[in-house]
Amino acid sequence: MSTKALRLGTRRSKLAMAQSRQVADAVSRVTGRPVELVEITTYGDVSKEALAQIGGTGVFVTALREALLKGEVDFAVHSLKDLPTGQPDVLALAAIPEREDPRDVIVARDALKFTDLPRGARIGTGSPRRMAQLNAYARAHGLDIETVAIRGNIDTRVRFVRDGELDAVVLAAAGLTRIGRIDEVTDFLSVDTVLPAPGQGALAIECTADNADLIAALGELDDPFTRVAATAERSLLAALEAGCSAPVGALADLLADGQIVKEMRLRAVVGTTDGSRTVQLSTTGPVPETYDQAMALGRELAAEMLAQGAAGLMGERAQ
Ligand SMILES: NCc1[nH]cc(CCC(=O)O)c1CC(=O)O
Repeated sequence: MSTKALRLGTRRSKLAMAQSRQVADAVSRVTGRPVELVEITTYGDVSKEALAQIGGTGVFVTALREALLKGEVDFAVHSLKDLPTGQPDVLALAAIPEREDPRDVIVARDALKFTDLPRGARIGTGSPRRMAQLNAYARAHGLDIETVAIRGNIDTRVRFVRDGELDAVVLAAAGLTRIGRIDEVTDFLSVDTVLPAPGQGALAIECTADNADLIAALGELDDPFTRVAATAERSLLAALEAGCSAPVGALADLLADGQIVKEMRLRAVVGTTDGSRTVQLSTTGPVPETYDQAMALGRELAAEMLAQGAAGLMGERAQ
């Protein structure tokens, strides 16, 4: 294979740059080729609107894909949770590397834990999924919290707490780890309380579908279990006809008996942002042996959720 530098298209945010650099190093290792970063501005980075109101999916992704299709870059790295379901034929998801901690976390003032927040505490998040689950938990456990819609990059969101405007903000553990700020977390939210976004904590490495050599090379970074789990989670999301800003949480994980992996469990939740109504279901079965089986698992759980009224709950996300 050529020894020419590979061009990696990346957004300019601190998180995107951090994860692109990490993947660039890994790709250099497996291909023996240098990787250069090419910065690209996306609509999701410049818009001041609330993310949920931009509508459509994939605001962070489209400009990178355009650069791939124009041949301006050779591959791109996305946060898998920001990647719309329904892979375009012209693009290949060449690798889904091993996932980081998928949990959501709280960064709160005074080192507070979520359940120790005082009455009337204001928690910032722009995510209807996080609002729905935090409010549902608060209702069930008599916590008096107010979720406040915010957006902005990780630094901006943490600053709301540092400046005293909010008592806490909710973020993904993976993002904080990647930018080196995981030590600022005051509470890791159990996935029994808040299920992450489908694919949260995982990255997606994409290139054009016609580049077989590159697909094979990038494929060395793929983690088959992360891909199976994410495939089930994303298939559920697609079957619910929901996007990355919908109030849908999902997580597939392995159930092991000692060292022996026995089964895969897929858990999912849909809810109104005020937490007054949720549909939460789980299914456990043999670890899928093919991606088609993983997709079927996601579709089946989605069908059960729809039968229990999930669609009606997602419709209320605009409020
Ligand atoms: N919503 C934006 C976004 N997209 C990916 C991550 C980082 C976590 C990940 O890669 O899954 C974040 C930040 C966050 O949710 O706190």
